[in-house]
Amino acid sequence: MMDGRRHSVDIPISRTLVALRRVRSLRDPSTNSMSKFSTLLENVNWETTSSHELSLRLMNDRDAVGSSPVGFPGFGNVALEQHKEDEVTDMGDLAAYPGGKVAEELDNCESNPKEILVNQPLIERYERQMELACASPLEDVDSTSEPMETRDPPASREKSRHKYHVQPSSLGGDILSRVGSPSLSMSEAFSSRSASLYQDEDANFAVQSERGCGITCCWSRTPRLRESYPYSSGGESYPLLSRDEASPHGRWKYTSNETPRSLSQKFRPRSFNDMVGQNVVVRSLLGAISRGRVTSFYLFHGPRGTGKTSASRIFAAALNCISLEEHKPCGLCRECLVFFSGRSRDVKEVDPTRVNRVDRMRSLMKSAETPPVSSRFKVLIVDECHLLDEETWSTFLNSLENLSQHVVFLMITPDVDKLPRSAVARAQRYHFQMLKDSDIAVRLRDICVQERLDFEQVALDLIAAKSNGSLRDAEMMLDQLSLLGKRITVSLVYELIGVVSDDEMLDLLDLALSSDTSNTVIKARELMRSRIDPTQLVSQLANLIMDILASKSEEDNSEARKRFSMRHASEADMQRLRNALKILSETEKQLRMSKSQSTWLTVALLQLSSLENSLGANDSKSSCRSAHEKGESHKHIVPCSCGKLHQLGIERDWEATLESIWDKATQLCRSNSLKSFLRKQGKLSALSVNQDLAIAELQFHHRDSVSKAERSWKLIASLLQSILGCNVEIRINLVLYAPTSRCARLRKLSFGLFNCSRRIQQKKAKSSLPYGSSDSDYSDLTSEKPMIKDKVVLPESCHHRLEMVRALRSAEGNVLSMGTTSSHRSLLQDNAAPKTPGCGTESVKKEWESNHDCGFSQDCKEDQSRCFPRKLGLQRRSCSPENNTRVIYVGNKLQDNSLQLPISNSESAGTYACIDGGTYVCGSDYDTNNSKSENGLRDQSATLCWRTPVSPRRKEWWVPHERQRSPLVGWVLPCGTAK
Ligand SMILES: Nc1ncnc2c1ncn2[C@@H]1O[C@H](COP(=O)(O)OP(=O)(O)OP(=O)(O)O)[C@@H](O)[C@H]1O
Ligand SMILES: [Zn+2]
Repeated sequence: MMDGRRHSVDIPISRTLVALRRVRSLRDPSTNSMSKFSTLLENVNWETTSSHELSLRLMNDRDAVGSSPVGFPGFGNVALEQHKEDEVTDMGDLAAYPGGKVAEELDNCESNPKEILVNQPLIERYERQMELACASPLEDVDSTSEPMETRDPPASREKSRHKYHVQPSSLGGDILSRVGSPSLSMSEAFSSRSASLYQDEDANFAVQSERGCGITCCWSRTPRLRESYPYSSGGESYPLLSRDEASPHGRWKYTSNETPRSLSQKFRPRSFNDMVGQNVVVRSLLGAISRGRVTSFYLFHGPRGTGKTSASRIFAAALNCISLEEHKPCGLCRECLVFFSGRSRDVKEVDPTRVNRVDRMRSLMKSAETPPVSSRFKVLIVDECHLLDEETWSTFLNSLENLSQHVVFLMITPDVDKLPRSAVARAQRYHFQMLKDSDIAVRLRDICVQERLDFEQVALDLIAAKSNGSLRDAEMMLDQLSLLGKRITVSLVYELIGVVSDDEMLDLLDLALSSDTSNTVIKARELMRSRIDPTQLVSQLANLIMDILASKSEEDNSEARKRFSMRHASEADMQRLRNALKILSETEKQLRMSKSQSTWLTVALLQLSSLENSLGANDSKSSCRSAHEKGESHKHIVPCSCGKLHQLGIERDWEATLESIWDKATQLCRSNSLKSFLRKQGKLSALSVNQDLAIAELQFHHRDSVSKAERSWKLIASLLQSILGCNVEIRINLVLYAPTSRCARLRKLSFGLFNCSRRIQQKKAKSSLPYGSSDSDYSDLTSEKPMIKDKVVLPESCHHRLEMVRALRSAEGNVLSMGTTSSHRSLLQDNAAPKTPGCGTESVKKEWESNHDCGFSQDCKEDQSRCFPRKLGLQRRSCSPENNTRVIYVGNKLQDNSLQLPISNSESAGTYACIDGGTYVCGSDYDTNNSKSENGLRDQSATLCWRTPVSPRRKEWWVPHERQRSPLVGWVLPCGTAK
């Protein structure tokens, strides 16, 4: 290929580049046009010397080449080689190659070696072509992950590359020529490596390494330059830097030779001085360089957008910077120039997905051993290194020991926990912390000033506060806002980034905490309708609460915050806020799975107040603790806001008070038998009182007692209602005593069996007297109490999930979660005992129906161990015509007209809802999809409804080995009957 027909034209390429880049950097930043500088450009001349050196000269005296207009040291000459044998075809192809025109014209100019005028249209055209061709500079992380294939040059480019070779000038001291030379050691160093690592790119690479660095490539990053980096994400061509004399810190002025795509690209730090908020890291890295204590393996980790990638590049440049200045990288020395123009052969960015194979990593390590082309260090940057497999890591670590002194690996990850411990242990770790809001705000301000954006400082503060310590996030927000072309104001920020102002959030929280149900709902809806999605609202609310909890005493709170703090200043309020955080965190999880997010969010907001008391405020904390110590988990009383319970003095001695309430309530019972039953067998074990609702937990020690109590639940609720003066929800629990396996001590087993609200309406109550109560019993107790809708009204038959959803929606609140247990169906089927008498066959089913207690009571003669409902700890609701309930099955499904599975596959089976702290399982006993198979059972079907006293943790329900201690132990009265 290299024959005698090759012509070489030596040009002082460095000057050429400098001048051209300078021209490019002189774009008007606001218009990105170079019109302002056209005159200057017109004065740019290419010259050839008698020895065929081609040089570029600015005709303006001040900028004459000899005086190195931008202050770069004079670099040597580079030979521009031209393969004449390719000339004809190449010329034809050049037009298709970005930048080809320039090359073409340069080529033409060669025929007139006296002077080449580089005119503005030519440069502009070239630039436009280059911008299209090099759409994404390496500066951006995104571009680094761009697959190599996408950067492959078109065929026409391939040809054009044959056209020019830059060779070192004969002057030994010409530093740039050494670096820029294509056919220097660089090609030898990397071609073989490339072949092993990127087999599919072998051909390209082999050719490229022959080709060297053409002049077009040197002007700006051309695709070819990128491709010639076997590991690099591309030839990121940092713009040349020039000192910003005006800057007090002597920062590097951005002099990009291309249009950055975003503010974060444009303002990517180019020197350690530009790094924001990572002072410790920066000082330590600089110290390592100045003391010459550079190790071979660095690990940069920390949250995203905090400067890891930028710092790694700066560090790489600093490692090789040959300036004597203390502050590195200087941006001026040969190495810096080469690096920042993207032509460094010794600093490479490795795509972790490409080397994520043992053999490739081995090749990489082997090739790393070859000495650097021109620099002191060969630096390999592996961003997102957590993508490497364990084996790849071990290959890396094995070779690490033997690496020579000149190799430095910079690994970057946002998640250090994903790396093997052995790797982390052997690295010099640098943690990039989240940036402070104030640092971010200052940087944003800088950017606004430089970009001449009109802004409110508070708006920038707000952006900083909403960016989670990530400067990139902040810059991106600013970027978006700047596109609006308006003054950047707080309201614009709120609007654009979909957050609600703190003031509004505080309003919402205030309403929610004050149990102002309707206004809470209205406010939440208003916010969600207009601006914010529920998940965002939840997280914003949680953040706000955390702020309130954290900065209670801080002075810089806003007025609204202060007002809020004044209203909610007590320790009980703080406790309530902490509880609110818990609820919100649960809600967030729930929202991720839910389609009706706004509904669940509203429900959660309502919980903030309704749960506040049941979770226990400060007053009852100690009593709670002692109750826990006694093994009685749910004893707490929170004084009612209306003060009634205060009158009873229950906060003093809650146990005595509970007794007293129970005593007074039972006193009111006119039926002596019921009175004595309740007094002897029952106990009020816990009481939580909210503003208008008391939740009373009753405790019985025998199943029969529970059944009896359930039958009288309305009456009991009424009794308590009269004493407490508010609506009452009762929960009937079965507390058994069972010996523990390890010692003979009695252990309490507590099962929640019954849960239903009682809101009394006098007239109606009279017409539907509770079982076992007399008219007079009841009438005494139902005075003027307001009628409130039952909290949860389930239809008698929840055949469809939809029905259930509807029913739950109509409930006033406290629905925490809902879903289907579809994922457990197979498990259920596998573990079901279809042939088990009692729940397996049609005939037994009939028998079962006819016997109220068959299957699940203590007297059950069936093989209980195989009975699936029993295994689950479920109890069948017995048929009791008196209170209009019907037989309930465990989601039986008819398949082929026979009852095969205790738990059905039908949609309704396994539908659950978590209501007010308990979980309900609902299902139906026939196949909704198969009307034929109903076999008359439709009429007999009823809502299945079980409750577990805990919130839904499906595993706990269904996983076999946990089933034995499943908390799903009881059934509840279908609330639909609670009319
Ligand atoms: N500490 C910082 N100082 C200055 N600019 C920063 C800093 N951190 C982030 N930036 C800005 O954010 C952009 C992205 O930064 P960079 O890629 O270095 O972050 P990163 O931590 O590597 O993020 P990721 O983990 O997502 O790759 C930069 O272009 C820069 O504009
Ligand atoms: Zn330097």
